[in-house]
Amino acid sequence: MISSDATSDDPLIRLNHVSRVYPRKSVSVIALRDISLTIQRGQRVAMLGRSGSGKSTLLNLLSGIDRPTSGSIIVDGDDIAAHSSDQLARYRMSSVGVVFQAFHLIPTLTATKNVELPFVFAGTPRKQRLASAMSALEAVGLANRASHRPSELSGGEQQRVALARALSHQPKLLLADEPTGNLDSTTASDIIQHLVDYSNTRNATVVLVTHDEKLASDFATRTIRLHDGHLIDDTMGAGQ
Ligand SMILES: Nc1ncnc2c1ncn2[C@@H]1O[C@H](COP(=O)(O)OP(=O)(O)OP(=O)(O)O)[C@@H](O)[C@H]1O
Repeated sequence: MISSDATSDDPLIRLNHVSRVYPRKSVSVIALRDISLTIQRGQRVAMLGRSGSGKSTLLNLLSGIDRPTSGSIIVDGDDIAAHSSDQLARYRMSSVGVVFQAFHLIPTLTATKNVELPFVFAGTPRKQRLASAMSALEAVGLANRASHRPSELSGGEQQRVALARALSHQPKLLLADEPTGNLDSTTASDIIQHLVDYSNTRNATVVLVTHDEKLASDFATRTIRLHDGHLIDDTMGAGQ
């Protein structure tokens, strides 16, 4: 088992001895075991590992929707593991974007309204949230489909809307959990290219969970592997 602590010029994230145990009456599940890891600003990290190895658990900790059982998670100098619920909500709203395999769009809302939704929750004035939503849709090449509902869009287009929603507040950290799992290979490459472009343009960190080795090597500047909650491999290089 390895503990990765690559020295960094400009770290965004430092995980120090992070574990996550799901307590159960009969037997507790140890989903992550003593993970230490430093991730740079602008780095594109592919996370691989068999089903149940702890990938989603780690993404949930990074996105602030879950907390570690022990250890610290320093993002931009703040230990988010020690944040209050309000602080975590603010962190998620300002610093993180998340995309999933299932696009999680609201079927009754247009593309624009779906992208606007986080701004509605944040209390952003209408004009400003519309402008942000339109510019995010433009960035993923969907300005001309702004008034369409999800059922009127292809799977790849729906994922681009979900991506626009995740990127509309220009987060420094984008987390993608198998975002191309429901897409054909050409459409998947298109989505991956959007992730790469966003990272390059904003010097944003992207962490991508995938089972696809080829996709991982096209995308990543760094590849990490989990096995049974352990970090077992950490390789720099590759990517565009
Ligand atoms: N809420 C929970 N309660 C109990 N155990 C859980 C919970 N969530 C996840 N686990 C367990 O933690 C371990 C890691 O799960 P996780 O979902 O992180 O794996 P994964 O690598 O993302 O898997 P997959 O590739 O199938 O999505 C698994 O053994 C899983 O059963």
